[in-house]
Parts: sequence; C-alpha cells; structure tokens
Amino acid sequence: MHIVSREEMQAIDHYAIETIGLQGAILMENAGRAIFQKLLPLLKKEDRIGVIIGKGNNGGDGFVIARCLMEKSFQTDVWVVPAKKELTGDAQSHMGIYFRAGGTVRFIQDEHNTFLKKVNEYTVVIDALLGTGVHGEPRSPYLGVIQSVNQSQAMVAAVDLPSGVPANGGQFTHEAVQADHTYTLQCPKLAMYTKPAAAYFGTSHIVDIGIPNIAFREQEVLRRLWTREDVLTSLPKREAFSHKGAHGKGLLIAGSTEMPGAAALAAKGALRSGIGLLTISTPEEIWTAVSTHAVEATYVSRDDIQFDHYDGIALGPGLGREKSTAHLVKKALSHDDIPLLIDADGLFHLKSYIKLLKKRQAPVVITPHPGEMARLTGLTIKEIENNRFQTAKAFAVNHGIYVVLKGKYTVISTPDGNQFVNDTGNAALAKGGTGDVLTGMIFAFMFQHQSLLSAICNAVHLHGMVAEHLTLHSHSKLDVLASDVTQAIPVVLHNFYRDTVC
Ligand SMILES: NC(=O)C1=CN([C@@H]2O[C@H](COP(=O)(O)OP(=O)(O)OC[C@H]3O[C@@H](n4cnc5c(N)ncnc54)[C@H](O)[C@@H]3O)[C@@H](O)[C@H]2O)[C@H](O)CC1
Ligand SMILES: [K+]
Repeated sequence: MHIVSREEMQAIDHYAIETIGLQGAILMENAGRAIFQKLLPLLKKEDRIGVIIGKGNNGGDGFVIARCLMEKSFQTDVWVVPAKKELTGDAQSHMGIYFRAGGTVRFIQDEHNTFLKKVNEYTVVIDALLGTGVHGEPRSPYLGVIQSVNQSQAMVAAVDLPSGVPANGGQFTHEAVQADHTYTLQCPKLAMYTKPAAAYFGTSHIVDIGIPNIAFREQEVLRRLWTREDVLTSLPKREAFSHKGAHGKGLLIAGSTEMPGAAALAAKGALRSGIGLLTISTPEEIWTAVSTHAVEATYVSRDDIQFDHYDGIALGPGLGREKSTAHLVKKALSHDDIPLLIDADGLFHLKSYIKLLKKRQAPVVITPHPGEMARLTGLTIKEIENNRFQTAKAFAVNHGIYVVLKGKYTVISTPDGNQFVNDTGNAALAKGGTGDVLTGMIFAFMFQHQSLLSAICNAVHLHGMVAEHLTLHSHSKLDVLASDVTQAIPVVLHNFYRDTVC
C-alpha cells in the first residue's frame, strides 16, 4: 500500500480524472459510499448524527455520506460552513444531488448558536470540513467549528484527514480535529506516520475509492507500507539439504567492559533469527559474561579479527566511543566487499569516515534513532522528527546506503530512493537494548533473504510484532525487557512460518 504526500495524491487524483477519465464526481461518490459502509457497523439507530461540511471536495464527500445516512433513516443534521454559492465543482454537484434526493441543510453562519448547542447533543460527528486541501492554520470560521467539535462528547469520524491536520505532517501547533476514527481515502498520507499529526487520527481505516493502480505507477510513488503479506511472501525458506555455512557466517563487533549486555542482546537477536555461524568480537574480559547468553557463538579478540573470513559484519552495539574503537569502524568500512551493518556507537564513529561509504562495493545498512541521525546529518533532533521521510531518503541516496530510521513508524530508505514504513510495534520497545536486538535480527536476516531490502523490512516488522505479542499475551508495556524480546522471537517466527505462503 502506497503512502503519499499531498502533492502526490493530487497528481494521482488528476491522472485518474484527466487521463483515465474516472470523473471526480464518481470518485466522490465512491469515497462517500465506501466511508458510509465502513462506518455503518459503528452506528446505532438511536444515534444523533451531525455531518459538518466545508467548502472543498472534503465537504463534497460529506454530502454523499449525508445522503447515505438519510437513505437509511439515521437522525442526521447536515451543517454547512460556507454560503451555498461558495461551493463549486464536484462538491456543488453532490450538494445538488443531496437536495434533489430530499436532503436539507443548515448553515452555521445563519444559526451559529443553535449549532453550538446541537454539536454537544450529537453522539456522532462526521468531520468533512477540510481534507488534503488545507493550508496552514484553519481560518475563521473553520477554527471555531473545529474547537466545538473537539469539545463535544460525540464520536468523531473524520473524512480523509482530521480537519486542520496537514497531509504532509510536519510540525504544527494549531488546533485540529481530534478524531476517534479517520477514513483515509485510497491510501495513507504522510501525516499518518509523523508526529504530531499521527495523534489526531484515532483509529485509521483505509477506504478504497477505485483509483486504478496505474495512476500510482505513472506518478512513480516510491513510498509504501511494508505489510504482513510482504513478510509472508519474502520470509526465507530453509532448504532441507542446507548447512550452517549457507545461512551466513557473521562477525558481530560489539560490547565493551561497560556494556557487555549490548553485545549479548545483539547476538541473541541474530541467533534467534537463524544466523548460521556467529562470531562475536568483544574485549576478552567480557567473553564469559557474554557467552553465558550466547553459548552458540564463537569469540575473537579485537586484535585478531580477519575481516575477510566473514560474509558480513555488524558493528556498534555497546562498542564505546573511545578512539580505540574508532579504527574498527574504519577497518570494517575499508573491507569494501563485505556487507556491513552499523548501529549505535558504530554510527558515532561513522561520522569521521562518512566519505568511505560511497567507495564501497558491498551494501551498508545503518540503523540510527533520531538522535544518531541528527549527529550524522548535522541537523537537530527536532528537524529530523519534523522531516523523517525527507532526511532519511536524502541520506540514503546521497551516501548510497540503506537507512533504517527508527521510531514509532520506522522508515527504511534505500540507496535508489524507495521508502518503506513499518507500522508494527509499540511503546514497550522504547527502552535500552531493544535496538541491539533489532540489529541482531537484521544481521541474521541479511544472510538469508533473497533481497537485502526484504531482510531489513522483515526484521523491523517482526521486531515490532514481538513487542505486540508480548503485550497482548503476558506483559505490560512497562515491563517488557530487551531480553524478553529475544525470548519471544521464536513464537512470533513460528506463527509467521505457520501462515507463510512461500
Ligand atoms: N483523493 C482523491 O482522489 C479524492 C479526494 N476527495 C476529497 O477531496 C479532498 C481534497 O479536496 P480539496 O477541495 O482539494 O480540499 P479540501 O476539501 O481539503 O478544502 C480545501 C478548501 O479549504 C480552503 N482552505 C485551505 N486552507 C484553509 C485554511 N487554513 N482555513 C480555511 N480554509 C482553508 C481552500 O481554499 C479550499 O477551498 C480530499 O481530502 C478528499 O476528502 C474527493 O472527494 C474524491 C477523490
Ligand atoms: K476532514
């Protein structure tokens, strides 16, 4: 499923209408009807429903929903913000259809006080005020209407976007509709996956309005959600006659005397995700501590690493930021025919050797959280958070690497500019150590998948699913530990393999 910016959605819309010939009024009819069908199971006959309509096409969708509600005899009031003559195009057409079908409306301008009273009596409000066409802070009278909707006790169902939320996300401080349900047309908009916009959507529902796929292909939308189906069709099959050497001989350079746990967690993540052979390079003082948790691994001292003995290298978790560990990053980068995964303190050192990235033959994957990304790019964390998609893509393309920008919705960017969004996981993962586990999972998958991209995306998806599994069955979001995540990988993998179609 694609994820689009406001401009991409408008271009797709335009292509569907002008090139394919699927008229705007038909798309509007499809939109309104499809939302109504999805809304229906949530409605009760005794509900008092207010449909609130703005002057653009979002309002036009509202007229179609109002007609569907009227046809099924729901107690509905339709409130219109603009004057009648301000409605144009498809919205005007659907207002006409609604009237000729027997519908009536009330204008907020004419009955402002009645509207304020009524909005508090509704049990359901349909927000069809503003959609993807909004620019900046909602102006009067929209802002006042939005405030009244937010103060009411009604269940709020937003059409396409909660009104006032910018489709492209990014920072905003003005008031916007706080929806309980949002019915997003055709495909998610960027706002659904960015802060603070994501918090306004309530439960999101994607509504198919019938725009043909060719419209997305022609507009070359390079961003999409990585779904369960993607995982099921790309999880690797383990050949019956395969041997340990066929599933990756990996070197994990991680851990320090202060942070032995990071090495153990990354190792455990890799071992639980099917790596064939794992060698861990940590300071010798902590071999015993780490090997208690990763008995299946072998160990090599930092001075004796033979880089070209391995199919891939992961480095960074708990490595430490001392100068003495920096040369390991440089050496790993210089062995440019070996795939490399860099995380945590490895990213700290990477900044000094960033020019080496472009010189490499074999792929590089980095897994920064926003703080690490800020340091790498020279931007602030706020700037990263406000432009997650743009900054991750620019960095991946400019340096020819895969960037896994971690967060509530982890964004995976490829060297050729494609982006994939993960929507699994929860706040149980907001703890030290869970990133180390993810590094181990990605590392193990790198050796076992047909494509590096599906290896990364599957690891991120499953890591999130493990958190969801734990909080659904046995843990709270508070008490999940990174080591619990490593322990629950098997049950989640087991469930996926049970359902797998490959
Ligand atoms: N995706 C599709 O293919 C379809 C989407 N539909 C719906 O159409 C809207 C987008 O419609 P558009 O007319 O472009 O914009 P809006 O309805 O969001 O309204 C814009 C309207 O509001 C004015 N405006 C802009 N900024 C502000 C502001 N800050 N304060 C007040 N007013 C503002 C602007 O001048 C316009 O007049 C999409 O979201 C879907 O709901 C189609 O119905 C089906 C196809
Ligand atoms: K809306």
